[in-house]
Amino acid sequence: MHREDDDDSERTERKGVQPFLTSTNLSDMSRVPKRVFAATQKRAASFTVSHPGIPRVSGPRAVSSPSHFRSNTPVIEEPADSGCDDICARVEALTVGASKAGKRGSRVGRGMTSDYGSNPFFKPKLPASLLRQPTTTPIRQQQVDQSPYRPPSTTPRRSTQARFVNRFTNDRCPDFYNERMEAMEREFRTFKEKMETDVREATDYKATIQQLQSRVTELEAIRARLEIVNKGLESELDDTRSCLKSVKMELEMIQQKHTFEVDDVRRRLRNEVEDLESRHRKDTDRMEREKDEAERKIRNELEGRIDKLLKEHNEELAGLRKKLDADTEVERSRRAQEAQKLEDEYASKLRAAALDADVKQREAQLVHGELVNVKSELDRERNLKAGLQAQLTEAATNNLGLDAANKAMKEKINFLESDSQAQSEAFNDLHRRMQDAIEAAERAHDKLRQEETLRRKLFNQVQELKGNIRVMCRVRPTHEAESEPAQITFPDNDTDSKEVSVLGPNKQSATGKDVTAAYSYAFDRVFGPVSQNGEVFEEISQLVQSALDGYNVCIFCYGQTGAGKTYTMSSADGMIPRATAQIWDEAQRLQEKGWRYTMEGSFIEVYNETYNDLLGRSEDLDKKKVEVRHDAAKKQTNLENAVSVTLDGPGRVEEILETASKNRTVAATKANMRSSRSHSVFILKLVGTNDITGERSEGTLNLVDLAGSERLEHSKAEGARLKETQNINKSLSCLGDVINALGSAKEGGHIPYRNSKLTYLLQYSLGGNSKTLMFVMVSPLQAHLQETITSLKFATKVHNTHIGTAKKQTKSS
Ligand SMILES: Nc1ncnc2c1ncn2[C@@H]1O[C@H](COP(=O)(O)OP(=O)(O)OP(=O)(O)O)[C@@H](O)[C@H]1O
Repeated sequence: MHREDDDDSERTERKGVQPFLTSTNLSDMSRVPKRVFAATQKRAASFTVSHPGIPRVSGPRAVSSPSHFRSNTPVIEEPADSGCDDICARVEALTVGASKAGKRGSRVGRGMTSDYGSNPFFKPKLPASLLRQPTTTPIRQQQVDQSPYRPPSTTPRRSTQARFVNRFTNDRCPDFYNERMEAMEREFRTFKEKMETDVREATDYKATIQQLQSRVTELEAIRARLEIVNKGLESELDDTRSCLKSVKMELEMIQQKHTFEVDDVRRRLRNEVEDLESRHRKDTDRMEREKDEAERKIRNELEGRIDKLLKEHNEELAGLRKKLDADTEVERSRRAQEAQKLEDEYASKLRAAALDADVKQREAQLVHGELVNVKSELDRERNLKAGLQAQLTEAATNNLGLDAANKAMKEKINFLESDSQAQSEAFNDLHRRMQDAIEAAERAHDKLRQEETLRRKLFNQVQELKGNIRVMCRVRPTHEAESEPAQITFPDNDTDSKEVSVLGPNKQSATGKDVTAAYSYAFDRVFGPVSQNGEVFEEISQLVQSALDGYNVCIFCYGQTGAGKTYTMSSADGMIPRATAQIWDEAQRLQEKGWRYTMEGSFIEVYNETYNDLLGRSEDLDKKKVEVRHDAAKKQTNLENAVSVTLDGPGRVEEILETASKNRTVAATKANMRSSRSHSVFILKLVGTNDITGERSEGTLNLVDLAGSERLEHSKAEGARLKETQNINKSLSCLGDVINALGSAKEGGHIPYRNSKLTYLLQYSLGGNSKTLMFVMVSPLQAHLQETITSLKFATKVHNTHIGTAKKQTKSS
């Protein structure tokens, strides 16, 4: 900048000189003979200093001149003037300053930044005093006025004497130079006016410069202040930075410490929960045993007592019966004696009557009439005998009735008189004890109910501590027809197996050696080839239980085709039948605790990004559109145009699986290996209500058999198969994305459920309010090694995801 300014000023200086030269019109002068031009220049040099009041110019002086101008006239030495140099300098400075000012002024005028404005260190070369006093005008006036070339001579010396070429010679100027000098005078006047204008401009410019300088000074002061402030801020910034660094280090230390502590607390809590669980289990068992024992005792006691009472009663009854029989016998003999007596009486009467008849027969003739009377008397007596016999029969009947009444009376008397008090006391005691037993049983039930609630809570706490997404691995056995198994080992097989190690494919190292890397993967549980479905189910049974407790549960089977997904999920003893059987049994058990459950099952297939109903009619497959609707308020998924079967017995699930399998087989004829190329989702909705506590729970169990996970380049698919594979890859990668987003998203963050039909269907069963378990199925064959490693890597990624705490969907009605 400065250099530019310097150059500029230099140039300006040169230019400042230029107007003078231009005004002397060198081009014109070039037309003048050289000799004449030199003389004119000298003349020009001399006229500026010829006025007595103006000091002489002390510039270089020409000493040469053409000799033919020399005359004999004596040379008059013009007086040397000491102020001349000064004046010259002033004029030169004015010229330079004016031209600069003109230039700068014009720049400023055109809206450009002046040099003074931009450069606070700029010092105008022109002295201020010079710029302030425009003294040049009178001087020049005088110069012009006092010019020796003016015709009327005011100075007798000049008017009378011929002009000299210079002061060192006596050469006189010829007269014909006057015209030329006048022209120069005119040019000089023009130049002078220009100079005056320039000087005025320079004055204005100086005022502007002063303003700008003061502004520059102010700005300098501000800049200095700002620099101080800036330095202060920088030092503060440094302090803050160092402070921040130390805080960060402290924070990291605290975080580390906190992580350790949290792990400790978690471990401790887990141990405590496990202790509590086992203690609770023992307590429950003990209480059950005690309850059974108490019930058995009470039952035995009551039975003994009842047996004893019955025995006593039977004995009493036998005594009474014996007594009654004896009494009846006595009464019968008495009655018989009475009847005999009556008969005897009658017989004696009859004999007396016959004697009388004999007497009377003899007297018959005598008393014939008397005989008729006797006959009538006999008839009467016969009637009397019939009457007496009827009376006897009636007496016997009465006797029987009396016997029964007697027996009843005796029983009553016996009951009332003999044991009535003791019996009623025994009954009262029995009743009281029974009431006590019922109350104890009620209390035991209440306690059991509370224990059940506590168990559910503790179990779900354990589940939460274990994390809401769990991953287990299962390696299927090698079939007889298969050869070349891969080298898969289970390092911690003797304990709870949680690790699987796979020997990778052979690779060549940089040095050309054959290298085989071993890959190890850890999961929540690893099942080897010898494991059975029952063993696998044991691990997930508690998760299945959660669905009854009101959670949404999702269990996936992931892996390449033929790795054992369907065997694990839908075979006769697979997870689906076992889970439904457990839910059924548990729902029955919970009935005594007041719970009533309704269970509805659906089976949906996701094939080529469309939903199919596996429980519908096989001819509707790929034709009837199943729609999935979400109720965002209730966080529920509803299926339209899909059959839902009420599970009203444990055998129902077999029917469901059979129908689904039949439909898949029918579909398989349309597109080969349909089951491997589609996802199947068994959905069991469980709604429970508790009449005692007023609780209500809604849970869903989703058991998902995913399509084969082999990659596109491996399947070498084309056409429809290519489309299938693309859809499978898309939906599986969307599932990974959703799990990943659930693991990393903050609450309310976006989860891409809508990116595939599978994740859309499972929207409310994947995520914060649900529990997820993924089985990664592994083929044991060397040929599938690459796919095995890919599957295990995917599963590890899922295993490393932590999804937020699940919430139970329980309502109090
Ligand atoms: N744990 C196991 N024990 C015994 N046999 C098994 C086991 N796992 C799988 N198999 C057998 O391996 C074969 C392939 O299993 P499966 O059909 O379940 O595989 P998949 O992964 O479901 O394949 P796809 O994707 O085609 O449905 C079947 O014959 C099955 O009976």
